[in-house]
Amino acid sequence: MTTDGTIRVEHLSKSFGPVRAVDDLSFQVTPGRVTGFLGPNGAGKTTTLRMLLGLVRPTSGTATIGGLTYGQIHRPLRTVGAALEAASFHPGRTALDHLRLYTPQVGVPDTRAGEVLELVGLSAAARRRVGGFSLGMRQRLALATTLLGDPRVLLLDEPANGLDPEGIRWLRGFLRMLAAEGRTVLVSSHVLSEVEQTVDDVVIIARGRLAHASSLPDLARMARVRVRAVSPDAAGLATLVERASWTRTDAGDPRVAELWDVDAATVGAAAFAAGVELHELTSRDAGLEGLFLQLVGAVETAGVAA
Ligand SMILES: Nc1ncnc2c1ncn2[C@@H]1O[C@H](COP(=O)(O)OP(=O)(O)OP(=O)(O)O)[C@@H](O)[C@H]1O
Repeated sequence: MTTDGTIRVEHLSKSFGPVRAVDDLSFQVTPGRVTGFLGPNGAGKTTTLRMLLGLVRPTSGTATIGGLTYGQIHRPLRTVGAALEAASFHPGRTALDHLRLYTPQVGVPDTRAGEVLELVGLSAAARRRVGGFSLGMRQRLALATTLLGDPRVLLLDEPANGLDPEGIRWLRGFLRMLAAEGRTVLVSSHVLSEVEQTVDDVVIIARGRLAHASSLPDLARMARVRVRAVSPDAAGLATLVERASWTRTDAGDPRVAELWDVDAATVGAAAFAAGVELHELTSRDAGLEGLFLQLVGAVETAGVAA
């Protein structure tokens, strides 16, 4: 049995021939919270989820749930519910029939099918054929399927994809409820804005590498101010930043300091006091989505340089 639903990805890598889909990736996902697993198309999200589910063998590193690999988990379908990519449904089957296909596999009674339909608000459509379902209804049915085993860990690949605003609102409330019950909820998306009102934590990846991991409030704080200071005195600038313990991201040039948690006036005053010459001092609010793109861009640029 797993003792908890903590997901741990440690130095995980996966190469498909020359393509390094996941590259020395490490992060942790905590129970009781909704975590957004974010990155542009091709960043390696699905490959990471597939390694967590034992569907793809890591080239190196580990991906565990409650300290165990998927293959080591006793009755994994009762521990982990996963919906990867667009689920395919037989159009002629009813929602109830679809779920009853899985109940023996998961090891739950047939009555569980009706329960999960009720949970996702599809009871009224239980006996309707899936062929006539809207995309939103299909997403709910996919979610219902992941819940059959009452799992403590949910891995959902792009669950908001194709949902209308009402569907997204519903999904938000539902995922929050599942996390409030103590479950670990990992939701992938290629756009931060789609999940920013849903998630507590974010794990951002690009080119298979970690770009950023923190709580959403910490990310939001980083987005609020970004100060760019340019000085001909790289060493003086570095000392200034170190002394003040400001967060500096690599701008690719030691004469340029990009700082996240300080305003321009404070940097200007400190530089003046320390006698560090500044040639430029600008600040702007990057916004969450802007920051997301910047964090991703920083990894992608580093990849090109490497
Ligand atoms: N089975 C495979 N064989 C070869 N290359 C693969 C395979 N699976 C994934 N890749 C490659 O690995 C990289 C990461 O793909 P992955 O699907 O994990 O990214 P993603 O972040 O989930 O992207 P998306 O949002 O588009 O689904 C891509 O370059 C992809 O082409």
